[in-house]
Amino acid sequence: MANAVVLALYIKLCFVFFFFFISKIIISVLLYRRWKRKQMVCKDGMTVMFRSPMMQSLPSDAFLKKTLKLSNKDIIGSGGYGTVYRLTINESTAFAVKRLNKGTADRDRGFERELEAMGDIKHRNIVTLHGYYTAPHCNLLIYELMPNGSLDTFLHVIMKNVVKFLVSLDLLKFKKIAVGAARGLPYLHHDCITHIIHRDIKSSNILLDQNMEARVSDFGLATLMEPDKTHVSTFVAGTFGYLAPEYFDTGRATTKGNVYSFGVLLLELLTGKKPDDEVFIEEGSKIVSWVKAVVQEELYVLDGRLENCPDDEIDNRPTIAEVVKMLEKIRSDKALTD
Ligand SMILES: Nc1ncnc2c1ncn2[C@@H]1O[C@H](COP(=O)(O)OP(=O)(O)OP(=O)(O)O)[C@@H](O)[C@H]1O
Repeated sequence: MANAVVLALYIKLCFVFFFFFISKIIISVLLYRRWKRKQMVCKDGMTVMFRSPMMQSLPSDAFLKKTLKLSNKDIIGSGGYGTVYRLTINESTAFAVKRLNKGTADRDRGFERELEAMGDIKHRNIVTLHGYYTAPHCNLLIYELMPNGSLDTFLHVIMKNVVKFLVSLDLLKFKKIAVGAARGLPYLHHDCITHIIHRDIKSSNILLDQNMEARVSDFGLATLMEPDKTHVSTFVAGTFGYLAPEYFDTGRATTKGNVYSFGVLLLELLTGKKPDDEVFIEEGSKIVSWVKAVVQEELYVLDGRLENCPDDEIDNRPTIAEVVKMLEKIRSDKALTD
């Protein structure tokens, strides 16, 4: 009798181990096939490189080979729409490649928007798009690489532990970053013949070059607007905490909506707090009202109408060209007293 129980237990254990190993093997095969598919899906595509002396000097097949070999170890960031890789060509040349998986109309539209908006843009405060690659299952956007990453990482990771946040940032980089980020926008709003409304101005979309000069990036939500129009009616998209109230309520995208987002970005720079910081969520407030109520003294840096960038009333907000002028004035006034 005892032997039969032991035998039954033994058989049960054998089954358990058998199924355990079989399931491990099946999972490994599935994972391997998924990984292999990921490696393959970007093949059979077409590369388009925009004309620039830098790009013309690169052999395109070598470039493509390196692009197709990008793997997880090359990842430098990721967002809701894709993954960004560092593509190193040689010791002196590297790019940032954003991979957008196809599949949803939303993602495909983001790729088209990015090309429509960025194809012709050349401005020192806007990240340059060098080209793109399109294949049946994925799209790649090839940008200039920004060695100092995003403003979001700079503020909330690198500067996080600096005790006197504003003082340190003021001394270090505040004015330069704020002026640089602002300067790209009048070009989009007024100088481009079909005006461009970015719709997603936020700290992770401001990148920092080797000299800590700020550049606007990520045109996946950008909307084109004819010069004789005042707004474009669109679906509401963007990032919580940065959206202008009238845009959120009506879906009307305007250049002043970007000014609101830029105003929120300025407050983020001044306070070191993200618009979705738990302090605001706990208190049921927003960064805009919180700054006004709690840290009045921080506002000394904001001159005159600059304080009105994130005003709830659209007509009270300055234009982005006025914002640039005010920031440049602060920069030069302060430079005299530094
Ligand atoms: N040209 C670039 N050079 C260096 N780093 C970059 C570049 N473009 C993007 N990155 C990095 O990749 C991260 C992800 O960028 P991405 O635009 O995909 O997403 P996001 O803006 O952070 O989020 P979402 O797209 O969801 O709004 C950025 O935050 C930045 O750190």
